[in-house]
Amino acid sequence: MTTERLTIACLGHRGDGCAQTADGPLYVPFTLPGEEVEVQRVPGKDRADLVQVIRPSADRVEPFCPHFGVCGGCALQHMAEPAYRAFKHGIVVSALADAGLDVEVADIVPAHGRGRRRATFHARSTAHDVLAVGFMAQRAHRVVPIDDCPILDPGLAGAVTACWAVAEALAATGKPLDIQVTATDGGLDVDVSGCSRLPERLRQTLVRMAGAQDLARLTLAGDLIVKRRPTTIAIGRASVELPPGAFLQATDAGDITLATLVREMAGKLAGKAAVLDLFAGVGTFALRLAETVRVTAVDGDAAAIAALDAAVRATQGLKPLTTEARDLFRRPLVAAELKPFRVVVFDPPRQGAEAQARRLADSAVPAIGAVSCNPSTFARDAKLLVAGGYRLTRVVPVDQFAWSPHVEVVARFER
Ligand SMILES: C[S@@+](CC[C@H](N)C(=O)[O-])C[C@H]1O[C@@H](n2cnc3c(N)ncnc32)[C@H](O)[C@@H]1O
Repeated sequence: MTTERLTIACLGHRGDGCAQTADGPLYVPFTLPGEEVEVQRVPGKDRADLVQVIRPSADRVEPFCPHFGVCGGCALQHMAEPAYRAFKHGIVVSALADAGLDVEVADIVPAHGRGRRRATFHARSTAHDVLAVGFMAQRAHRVVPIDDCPILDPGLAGAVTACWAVAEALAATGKPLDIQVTATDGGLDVDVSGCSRLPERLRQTLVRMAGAQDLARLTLAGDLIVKRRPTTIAIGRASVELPPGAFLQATDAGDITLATLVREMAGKLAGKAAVLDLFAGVGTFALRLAETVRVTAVDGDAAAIAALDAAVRATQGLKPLTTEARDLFRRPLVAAELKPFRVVVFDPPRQGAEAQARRLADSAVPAIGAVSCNPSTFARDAKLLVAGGYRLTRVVPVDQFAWSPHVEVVARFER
């Protein structure tokens, strides 16, 4: 094994340490700026594996999870809090600077709270038929088996055991499985993708397993296997019955923080006009906004919109909330459709909302609230709005994906 000694110069945007070498930048996971490290290069790649830290940074702390460094779920547990916050804040600052947007970025708001209320586990059988259930390894197509994950919400207690039971029940199929578990008011809601069209015998095995694991619901790629209790979550005053696999903010605290920031930005500006909530999902913002203002909510997921409609019908005292299921990439709302609204909120998936941002840039809407889980697509879309005459007046980073390199952004635009 040939190793080499390097000094880490900075952190890359995935949280990996980066050393400048004669061959260009070399990325070393789990290292920190200023550290002298011994590494082994990964052939043909611009990265290396850490062999040992020779001179640690003052910002190095002991990771709290025994799987850290192998499991790909967390990248930054080895970093002290102030440096960690500065790194995440810096991701947003540099994305905006790269897009040529000069704006002050507020301090990052921690939003991990009690932990992740949703997680996707993976199950794979090795060549020797040994089952592994856990998270994917760092940049490798290999599952790191786990028996516990300390960053999960207590509502996901039992989730790891349940995923092993799902994987064992389906081991005979030999299929790689992705198992999404969500903490709902009724308990664990589990959706399995990777295998479908099961023989009746295996479906019955799954039904028995769901009972033994006390699951609230078990679905296979959205197809119901068994429902034992309601799979609701509270959103403001409403209670929403989640469709299988529907989007949900990763933590309770993240959900509340993002919704509070959106309400602060949107509520006051709307006056008597309705707020338009684009990429509304099951109504994380729409249902809370509807406690004080009229809302129109649009999302491409018809099941999410149906769940939102049902929640509206079952909740007393909300202002009128209308919905539309619509693909906003292909059919963004155009200027004439945007005209009735004084405030538009948009919260797209990671790829951003380029088509909709172009239409918003052409509109006369006075205020826009943007929520994003990807600072670089956010910066791209923000640049379009600014080119259309909007001023970017507030940017708040939110940290619900603690110890990962992901950071959310909430922003306000005005004209
Ligand atoms: C980041 S989630 C936000 C959902 C919601 N605002 C929330 O906070 O729970 C993004 C949403 O975009 C929706 N979406 C994805 N692609 C879409 C498209 N092409 N058109 C409309 N909605 C889309 C998804 O269904 C999802 O609900």
